[in-house]
Amino acid sequence: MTAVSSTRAQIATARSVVVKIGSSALTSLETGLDRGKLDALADAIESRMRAGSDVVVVSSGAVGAGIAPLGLSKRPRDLATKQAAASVGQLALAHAWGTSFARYGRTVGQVLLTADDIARRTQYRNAQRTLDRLRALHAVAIVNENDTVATAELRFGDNDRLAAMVAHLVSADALVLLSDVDGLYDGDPRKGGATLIPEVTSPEDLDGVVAGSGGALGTGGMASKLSAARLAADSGVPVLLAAASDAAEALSGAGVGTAFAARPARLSARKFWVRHAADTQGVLHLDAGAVRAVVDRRRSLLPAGITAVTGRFYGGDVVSLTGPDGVPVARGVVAFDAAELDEMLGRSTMELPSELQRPVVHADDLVRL
Ligand SMILES: Nc1ncnc2c1ncn2[C@@H]1O[C@H](COP(=O)(O)OP(=O)(O)O)[C@@H](O)[C@H]1O
Ligand SMILES: N[C@@H](CCC(=O)OP(=O)(O)O)C(=O)O
Repeated sequence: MTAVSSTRAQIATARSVVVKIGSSALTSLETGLDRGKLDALADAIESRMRAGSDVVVVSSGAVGAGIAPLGLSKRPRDLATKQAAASVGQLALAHAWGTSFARYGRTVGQVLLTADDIARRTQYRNAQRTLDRLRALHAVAIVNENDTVATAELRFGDNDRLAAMVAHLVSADALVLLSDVDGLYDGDPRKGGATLIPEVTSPEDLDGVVAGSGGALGTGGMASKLSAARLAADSGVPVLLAAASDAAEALSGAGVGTAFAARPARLSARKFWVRHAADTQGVLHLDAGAVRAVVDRRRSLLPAGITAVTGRFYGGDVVSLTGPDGVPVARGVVAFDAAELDEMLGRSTMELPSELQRPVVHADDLVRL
């Protein structure tokens, strides 16, 4: 089997799939939510579920669905109007998904997340439990960013990134991004002369590719899809980027669009969280020997190699590890409070009282950057 077909085969047979649907595939400026398109997507998702897969839906479209009912003529630019449109549109969106899946006797549950929710371990675990229980109860989770309370500073940025995060949250085996474009082109297809890239197996496949902005309703355009696809694929989840109008084929044979091959070694959900989702609460400054131990030899971090500590953090928080030049080299879950570490810096483990004789960051909780 070639690399090309093996990625598509992995996506076609994935046991657990996150399907992200962009605003442009569900809504239009003039008429709002397109129920016909939404029904066709629900048909494709239901048939994948009947074939034995678990599916979590990340649905954009709240802002898009709120524009027409509020009498607005274009996608709002200011935060307050966007949030007002999202509050109107999210209600319509969730209701439409509920009605559409009810045709199959399938129940849906709405899950609205902010970036802050998944930056904190307890909330991350809560979201994980909710999604897991919905799956166990055979309901479809319809996830979106909680736009009405997300502030400019605390946003996922776009739902492509949210979908990549959710794929890890639910330990999905594949991520399918459905949009109004049928895949990744080497340039903006609206400008003409662009060629479809069927497969991305290495960073070189992206040399010279220009990922442009989106349509009137989309948020991040192709640039955000590309960065989310790479985020997921680099941490072990294969990705298919396809047109929502091809959803039936995308979710059965995965024979359309652009497939992104996953790096073979999958990052665990915990390490993914440490690396991409968690907020860091402080910094551990390492000497050159400690950098070598942690980065090259993949060892746990011991107090002897720490020269200074900044920030107020507690055991269990995520901290950044920097080298002597101040450049971050890793992130990890620290085992001690900042105040405890102050007393331990530079001391060999054997000199410390027995209750402090453990790594400051265990290798299992450490992610190299
Ligand atoms: N290199 C590219 N390949 C494919 N599409 C591109 C590219 N550059 C820009 N685009 C545009 O990105 C759009 C999709 O992004 P966006 O509107 O944000 O979609 P969504 O609402 O699905 O998130 C497409 O309609 C396409 O015109
Ligand atoms: N949360 C927003 C969508 C944000 C977003 O990323 O949109 P899109 O680029 O269409 O996937 C909404 O529901 O309108």
